[in-house]
Amino acid sequence: MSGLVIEGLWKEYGQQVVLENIHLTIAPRAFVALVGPSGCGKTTFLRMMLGQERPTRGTILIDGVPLPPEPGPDRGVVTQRYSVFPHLTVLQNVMLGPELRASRLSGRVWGAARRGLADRASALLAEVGLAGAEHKFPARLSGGMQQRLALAQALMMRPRLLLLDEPFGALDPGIKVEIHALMRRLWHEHEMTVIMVTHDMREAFSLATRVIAFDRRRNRPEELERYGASVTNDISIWPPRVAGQQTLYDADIPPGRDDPTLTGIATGTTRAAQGTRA
Ligand SMILES: Nc1ncnc2c1ncn2[C@@H]1O[C@H](COP(=O)(O)OP(=O)(O)OP(=O)(O)O)[C@@H](O)[C@H]1O
Repeated sequence: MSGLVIEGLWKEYGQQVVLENIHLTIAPRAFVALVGPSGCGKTTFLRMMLGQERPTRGTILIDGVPLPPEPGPDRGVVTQRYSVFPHLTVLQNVMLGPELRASRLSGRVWGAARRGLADRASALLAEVGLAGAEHKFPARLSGGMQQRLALAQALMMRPRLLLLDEPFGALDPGIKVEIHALMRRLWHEHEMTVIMVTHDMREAFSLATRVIAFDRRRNRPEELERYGASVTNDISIWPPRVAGQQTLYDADIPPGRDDPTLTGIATGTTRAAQGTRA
């Protein structure tokens, strides 16, 4: 479970300013959906939270402590593709993280410790709906099942912060509804804060406690490199969703519903709110 405080965060690549002066306070157990046009820096932001990229300026505090500069087991990640290892079985994929961690300290995991790990991995696989698939290879799983596996793999490390980069972007709409229900349950049941990048507004509004939009305030061609994106919308979902307290309101938005808020965010026409809410 982790609260984040992001202060004066900038990211530049050479002459190109990607993110500009981001200030955010994210409450422990929040589920933040991060939206914005292609190329505005959403993945770059996630990579900084993960420790794969360093900010050019600014600070990121996790539970009041500066974020370690390298990826660690307290932060899990699931991407749209390639989150799982194709040459390992489903069970081996889920056991790999803790095994690698243990092997760095004490050699391979054997005996009772290994059985304990296998039991925990199997329980997690059952939780994500993959009981019975333990000995299959990922290539034999559907796209939805592979993403369930990727979630189990990330959760096995008991992350305080789970970072999702368009994890369900490649899935069919019917499969998405099922995996959204799973994602919602996992968020309720595991003590973690979630930040999810998505292009799907319905997904953002049906899962998140808060939807944050990044965009550039200056978009003329000659300004593209000089100014980065910052927070342009910050919307807390109402009525609030509370981790651990599932309600009827948590049900999925039925496909096809036209909600003016969704199109407003996509086109940047909703009222901008300032960004330090829970
Ligand atoms: N390692 C890098 N070196 C140089 N430029 C980079 C690097 N990583 C990202 N960028 C640039 O930073 C900008 C933001 O990229 P990023 O992938 O974060 O955007 P995004 O909002 O996630 O886009 P999309 O929605 O299309 O995935 C892009 O212009 C990209 O070319």
